[in-house]
Amino acid sequence: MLEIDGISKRFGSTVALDGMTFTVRPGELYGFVGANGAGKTTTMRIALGVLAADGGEVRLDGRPLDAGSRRRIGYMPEERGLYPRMAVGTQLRYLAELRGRSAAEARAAADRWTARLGIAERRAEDVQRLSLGNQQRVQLAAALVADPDVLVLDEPFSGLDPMAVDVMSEVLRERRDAGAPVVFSSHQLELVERLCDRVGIVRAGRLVAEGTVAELRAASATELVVDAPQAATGWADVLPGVAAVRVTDEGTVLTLADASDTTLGTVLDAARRTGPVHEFRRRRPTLAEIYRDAVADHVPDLRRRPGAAA
Ligand SMILES: Nc1ncnc2c1ncn2[C@@H]1O[C@H](COP(=O)(O)OP(=O)(O)OP(=O)(O)O)[C@@H](O)[C@H]1O
Repeated sequence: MLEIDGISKRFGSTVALDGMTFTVRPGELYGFVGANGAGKTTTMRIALGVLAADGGEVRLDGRPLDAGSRRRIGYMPEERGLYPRMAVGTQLRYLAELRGRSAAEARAAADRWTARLGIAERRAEDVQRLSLGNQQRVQLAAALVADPDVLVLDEPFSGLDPMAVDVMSEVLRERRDAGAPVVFSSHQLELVERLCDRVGIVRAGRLVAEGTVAELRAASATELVVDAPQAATGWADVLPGVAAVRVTDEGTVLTLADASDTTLGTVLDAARRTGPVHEFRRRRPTLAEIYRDAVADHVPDLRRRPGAAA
């Protein structure tokens, strides 16, 4: 289990982390999402000891991280850290040996991971000659080659083609299924939604929402989609229990102040009074929508203005 507990970090007057706290459990794939500059990379670098925190603690299996336990973590840094002029296979063997593997183990692991990640035929090539996506596969192989207990990956999916996304997803799931805590940052929220067991949303150096996607959905306001083709504009604007109304491609979307049976009944009755009702359903917000709500500052949200088009 990897615990990030109350980490703070400043760079001059910039507060990069402000009490960052979350836990990645064994056998859990944890998605770490947030705007540019929110503090994801800084958190990961501190977790790996590349950077010192001003306060707080990182623990692995209940014990503060030290040089020894850091070797149990496979890390994929955002600024990819490979030696450009070293051959892929040599580099992977070197990294495995650096982490205590024998020459034979290192060779076997380098061969296994390059094959698994579809870069076996590149083993003899210098890293700098590979395409960016293939360099990224080597970077993942570098994180995995010493068979780490934990994986910490900074934007592992950025720049990958769809096939490589599939391979990367499969490998992360495998490690999760083998019981490893796996955390990765990403701006690809659909991917995070599909892949992750839990998601942490970070804003300005702290976690502002966390949970499974289902939990995050349950915590967000209930929305209803109503398609009542004969309804006049504004038909739902003043209904009790309705906080906001917007018109989208899906129909009229109502954000409810409460999702009680009374409110649902009131809305349905009002819709029926306008004529036929072709659709009446709850709308599940996507992770991208939950994310936007969580990171939105306290500025007026135009999407939520009654009658505003989406
Ligand atoms: N070495 C540094 N010197 C000064 N400021 C830094 C340094 N590293 C990070 N910061 C600042 O700390 C804050 C957090 O940056 P960080 O790179 O952790 O964000 P991030 O969430 O990873 O962003 P992105 O999604 O763009 O990768 C930002 O304001 C950034 O400018």
